Amino acid sequence: MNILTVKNLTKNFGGLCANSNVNLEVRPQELVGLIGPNGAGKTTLFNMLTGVYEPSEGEILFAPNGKEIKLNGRKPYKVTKLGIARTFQNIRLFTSLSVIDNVKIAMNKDVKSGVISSILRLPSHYKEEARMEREAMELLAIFHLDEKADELAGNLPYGEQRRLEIARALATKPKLLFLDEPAAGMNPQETAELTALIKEIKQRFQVSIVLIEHDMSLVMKLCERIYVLDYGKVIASGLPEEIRTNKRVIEAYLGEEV
Ligand SMILES: Nc1ncnc2c1ncn2[C@@H]1O[C@H](COP(=O)(O)OP(=O)(O)OP(=O)(O)O)[C@@H](O)[C@H]1O
Repeated sequence: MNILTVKNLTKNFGGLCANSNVNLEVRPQELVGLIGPNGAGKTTLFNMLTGVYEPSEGEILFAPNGKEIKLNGRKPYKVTKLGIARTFQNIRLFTSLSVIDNVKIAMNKDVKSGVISSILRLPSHYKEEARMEREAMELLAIFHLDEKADELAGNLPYGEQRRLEIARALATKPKLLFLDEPAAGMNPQETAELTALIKEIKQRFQVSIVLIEHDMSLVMKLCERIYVLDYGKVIASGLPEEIRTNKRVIEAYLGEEV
């Protein structure tokens, strides 16, 4: 069974159709790429899949535990609770909080001790704090950010902020992760490191990943399947090799074979 099934998804903004009859499938632990020219509707699609926008038409079915749940109309925090996390094209960290606090805040959906135990400082509160601290440090170590745990997130170099965003998304323990242009603004060395890191994340966390990316070296190296959007419609889908040589995709987006 697919972890995500999108059927005929459409989003209209007034007279503008940002997504039109999009069909898309993601299998468990699959790494899927979503590419296309600027304004093709990629981020709008992510916004519908994560509850930011309500679809005008169509269906979003998510099956985190082998049973399909319809996501249409659910608020973003509910979608997160069900097991979907994302990063944004423009980094959205709490820049005046420490690196580790950024991760711990994201873990909050998972907190087991209640408000009362926290206010009364009961032992369960401290136990919970220690667990979160330990898990957050483990996560930061994977992203090579553990030595910067106490620095302000806003003081990290750009590439590290992007990595922290992914760590934060993973802190919610998702089954499905959406990455919106994770390599944007990175140099080739950082992009190569990120490519390896995304591969490792998929293995280690057994998570399905859908990523929007303009860096074709990353997309072609990493993605198992690719969907191509143009003017809000899926114009092609398939294996990287098929997409790379697809005439329509070359015309609409790639320009020349990559
Ligand atoms: N909230 C909104 N209100 C009106 N129009 C919108 C809104 N959000 C997106 N659009 C429009 O929908 C279309 C698709 O935009 P979208 O941001 O999804 O494209 P994209 O493929 O993610 O582009 P990019 O690669 O530049 O990020 C664009 O024409 C955009 O102007």
